[in-house]
Amino acid sequence: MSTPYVLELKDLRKSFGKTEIIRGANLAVQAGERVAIIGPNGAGKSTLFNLISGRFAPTSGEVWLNGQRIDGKKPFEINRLGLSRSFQITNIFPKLSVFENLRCGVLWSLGYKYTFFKFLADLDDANERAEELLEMIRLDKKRDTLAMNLTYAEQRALEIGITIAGGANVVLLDEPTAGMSKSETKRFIELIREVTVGKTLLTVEHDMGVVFGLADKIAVVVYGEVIAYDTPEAVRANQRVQEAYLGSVLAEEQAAGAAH
Ligand SMILES: Nc1ncnc2c1ncn2[C@@H]1O[C@H](COP(=O)(O)OP(=O)(O)OP(=O)(O)O)[C@@H](O)[C@H]1O
Repeated sequence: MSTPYVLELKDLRKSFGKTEIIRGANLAVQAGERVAIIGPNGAGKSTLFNLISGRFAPTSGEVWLNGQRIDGKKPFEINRLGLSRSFQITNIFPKLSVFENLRCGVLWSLGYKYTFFKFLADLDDANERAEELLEMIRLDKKRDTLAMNLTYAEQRALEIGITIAGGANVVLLDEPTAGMSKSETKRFIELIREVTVGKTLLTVEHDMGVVFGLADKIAVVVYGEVIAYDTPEAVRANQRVQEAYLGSVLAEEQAAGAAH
């Protein structure tokens, strides 16, 4: 049966060998929601991302994207159906300029192969889209800078530009602000908000500042299950979440804050 949600996980399970890591996860995400997936180390957050993006096939259960069942499909097929996952920085081409990296992202999403590189200059539509992305990620002044010469935060912005290049309506970002300073993080949250307007966003995130700054909804994953999926306020107040995870995390953050 189809689903009214943009993304839905139904009784999703994944075992590695004899160990069940994802134990019947359910999640129903509506169009345009910004969702942060949080939970203790080893709870299965990355595995969930890998199941959604097609890196792993589930052992059982279903994943629905834009009304189609995608569990078991290949990552590139899922990408074509409207889901894009942030590539890690290693997938940026260091010796290409910012603009060329974005143009590769656009062309990749159109189904071109990099071997046709010499024809790229003729492809006006890809060029236009790449220029548009350049402004969106605020790197227009770095248009012709080689990616390897960007700052770390700029590289992460480029990575997001490449991720959204194809116009996917569902975007998965893995710890988008990891490794950034406080002020960079603040600016970056703004940037993510801007470039994902009208899209559905899922992030895996450890930094509670980012979670509460960015998310409309929080999915709490504990021991391979989504134990709560609600607004930040409701999740904060949820007794089960407090006991299983958030109580200790917030206490730690408060203690760290008091120590500074
Ligand atoms: N390919 C794999 N083969 C075997 N076990 C795996 C594999 N991938 C993940 N696991 C195990 O699954 C469990 C969940 O890992 P996962 O990385 O999904 O957790 P996480 O919630 O993202 O953790 P963290 O917050 O520490 O990144 C861990 O015990 C991990 O060792």
